[in-house]
Amino acid sequence: MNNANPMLGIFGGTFDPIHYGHLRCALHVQQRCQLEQVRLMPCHLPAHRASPGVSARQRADMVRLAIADYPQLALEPLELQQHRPSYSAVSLAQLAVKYPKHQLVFILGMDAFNHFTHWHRWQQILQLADLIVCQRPEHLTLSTESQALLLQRQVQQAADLKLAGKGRILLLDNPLQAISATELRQSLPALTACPDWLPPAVWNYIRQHKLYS
Ligand SMILES: Nc1ncnc2c1ncn2[C@@H]1O[C@H](COP(=O)(O)OP(=O)(O)OP(=O)(O)O)[C@@H](O)[C@H]1O
Ligand SMILES: O=C(O)c1ccc[n+]([C@@H]2O[C@H](COP(=O)([O-])O)[C@@H](O)[C@H]2O)c1
Repeated sequence: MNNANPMLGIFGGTFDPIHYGHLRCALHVQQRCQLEQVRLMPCHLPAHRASPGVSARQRADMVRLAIADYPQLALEPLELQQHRPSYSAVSLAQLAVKYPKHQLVFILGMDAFNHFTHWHRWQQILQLADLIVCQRPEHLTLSTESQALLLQRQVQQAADLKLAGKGRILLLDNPLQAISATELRQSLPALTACPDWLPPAVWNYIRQHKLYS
């Protein structure tokens, strides 16, 4: 049985800052999997790492600037508006209420997926959404837990996500991009021109607000 609801991608991240690794993944997944839209959802208080030095509002501003030319992408402000740790299971339950006519698909990179079975209420996430996992250089080896999960739930192509039942996982053979926010944060203080990894509008915002200096 096919799920007739349009698919809505939710791409959660710290986006500290957003870079072309994120942007190209979002665009690739949207087109390849025929998602109605991909909504980029910056976390406010990450549940799993130290709070970023740059505020959630500024990280969201940079996401808005990065996606401005792409109507198929949008900012999802849900986690920004909440003063609680950003647990994806809780957010997806709220998004299911906010978007009742959509099939939710959570997008994540392979590094994040390799820790997925340690996330807060991860089984609940699979009752609420499908997963699309983007490959990422230096993170191409699957953990034992993620291999086990794929054995139970992997589908081979995007069209299979339309089959009834949530919690399917698509491991995408997307173009690899060796871009990381950690490396960007380390190199930004020494840079005097926009690096290849950043949309120029994001670079201008960083300079204007003296971020990562
Ligand atoms: N270059 C990339 N290729 C594929 N997925 C990526 C890439 N960069 C980030 N992602 C994915 O995007 C999501 C948000 O990532 P995040 O905002 O933490 O960026 P990051 O570059 O991993 O940052 P950091 O180095 O601070 O961890 C995660 O699911 C991550 O796996
Ligand atoms: O809910 C959790 O327990 C959980 C643990 C780790 C990461 N996440 C989410 O995964 C997304 C990517 O995280 P990150 O650290 O790579 O930016 C982001 O939306 C996080 O909120 C969620």
